[in-house]
Amino acid sequence: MSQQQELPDNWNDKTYSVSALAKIFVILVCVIIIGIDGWISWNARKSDLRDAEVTTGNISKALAQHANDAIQGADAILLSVADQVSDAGIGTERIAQMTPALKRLVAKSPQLHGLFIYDADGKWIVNSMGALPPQANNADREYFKYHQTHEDLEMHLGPPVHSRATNDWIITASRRLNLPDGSFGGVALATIDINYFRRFYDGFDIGDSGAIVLALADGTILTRRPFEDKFIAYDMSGSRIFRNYLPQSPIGTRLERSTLDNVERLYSYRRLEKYPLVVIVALSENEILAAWRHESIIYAIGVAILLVLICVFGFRLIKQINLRLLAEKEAIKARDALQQLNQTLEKLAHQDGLTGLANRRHFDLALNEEFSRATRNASALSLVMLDVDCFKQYNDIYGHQAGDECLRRIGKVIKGVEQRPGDLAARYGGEELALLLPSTDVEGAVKVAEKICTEIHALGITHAGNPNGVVTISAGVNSLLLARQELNAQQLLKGADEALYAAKNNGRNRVCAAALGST
Ligand SMILES: Nc1nc2c(ncn2[C@@H]2O[C@H](COP(=O)(O)OP(=O)(O)OP(=O)(O)O)[C@@H](O)[C@H]2O)c(=O)[nH]1
Repeated sequence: MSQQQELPDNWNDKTYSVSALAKIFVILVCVIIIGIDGWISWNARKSDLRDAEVTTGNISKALAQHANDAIQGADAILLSVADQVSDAGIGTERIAQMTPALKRLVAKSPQLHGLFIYDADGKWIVNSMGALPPQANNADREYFKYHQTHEDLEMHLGPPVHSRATNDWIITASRRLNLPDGSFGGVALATIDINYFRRFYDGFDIGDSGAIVLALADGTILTRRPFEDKFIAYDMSGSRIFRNYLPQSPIGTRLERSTLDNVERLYSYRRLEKYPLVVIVALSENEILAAWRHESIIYAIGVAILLVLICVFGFRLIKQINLRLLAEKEAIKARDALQQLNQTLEKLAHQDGLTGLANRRHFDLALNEEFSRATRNASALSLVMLDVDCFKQYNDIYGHQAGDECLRRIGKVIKGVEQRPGDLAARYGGEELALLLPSTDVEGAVKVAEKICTEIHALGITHAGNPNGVVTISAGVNSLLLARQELNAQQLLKGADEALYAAKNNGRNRVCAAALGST
């Protein structure tokens, strides 16, 4: 037998839950793929920025060392010149003859632009160029004023200025010269060519939007790559690097937007230990992340195609699942309807059309089956045969249709006594009815039969042809006992029929049992 599949009440919920689960699965897969791609991409970005940090850090270290060496070299020369001037005495003839020596020093030092000595009034005494412009006086220069007012003999780095000798941009490194009595006697000046740094900075690959800055510690730019005249001496003390970061740490790296050209850059800054100078190396964030962006876009396109494919196939699959579930539902519904129909047909095939009781065919099958079971199990089985009294007269008096209605009502009463699962009330034929009572001994069956007789009498269906004035019924009971196992089903039936015959003969409206006789 094929196993029958029931359509559960919550079938629709299940369909929705399978469909919803499949949708959630597809969405989850998409979200995970997007998440993994985002995570990989974010890490690649971080790694590129980390590499750029290392690069800018290394360049800034090299540039700081270069600036330190250049200034240190200039300072050493300046110191020896200052010593010579002090030895010779400012304003003496020996000083005026120092030009060739100064020239040689400048020629040997690539960073030097010139060497100059000024007296206490700022007047030019000697320089490495040789020519002394008439009336030339540098008393108005920042470095001159500084030494005039500061007694220390340390080197002083000044802001960039245009050379009065050559008009080039120069950085000034100067020392105070004292007279023998310790009073201010003048200034020794070494000028450093800004182009010296520019040439060096041009040798680094910092991309198209990268920048290198050499500035004084107060934020005054000495030189910058890319070089533009307007940036020389520009005050960048208001930038975050000078305002916030350098006061906290002399070395660092930050991602910032430039205050000069508004470009987002990764800045590595470093203040020199010995001199008030700061070098800054910056790489454009755009250029650092250009390769990463390119790769990320390609990955994103790949992931997008993958997601579209997953969605298309996933949702097609879900549609197929839904269609299959729908078809399954329809098939189960159709099968159930067919089953119902079969049950109805089967019921009709076993039912008597008038009374609704089992028909003769059903009764015969049930009798044989219950008989076999009773003999097999050595259990009791009783049979009650019932016949409406004087029914011919009832038909004659009230008509055949009234007779049918009477039978229907009697059938209802007999049906009402079917209490156990095996009990079966049937229309045996015509106005004769039968009641099969498995596991019921004769006493029990007689009681049931008497109950039926009483209830039918109590119906009070007027019957002028019946001596009782109402419709009554007679019953014959026969039971299968263990002592009488030699009986067969037909004999059981025959015995019940004989008992019924006896009930009729004994005056009707009564019950007779085959073994016990009339009650
Ligand atoms: N209305 C109707 N009458 C039926 C049906 N089946 C049988 N009969 C009638 O029931 C009557 C049975 O009559 P009898 O066998 O002579 O028995 P009785 O008149 O009941 O007399 P007793 O059984 O001796 O009391 C017949 O007249 C049948 O025509 C039925 O389905 N409907």
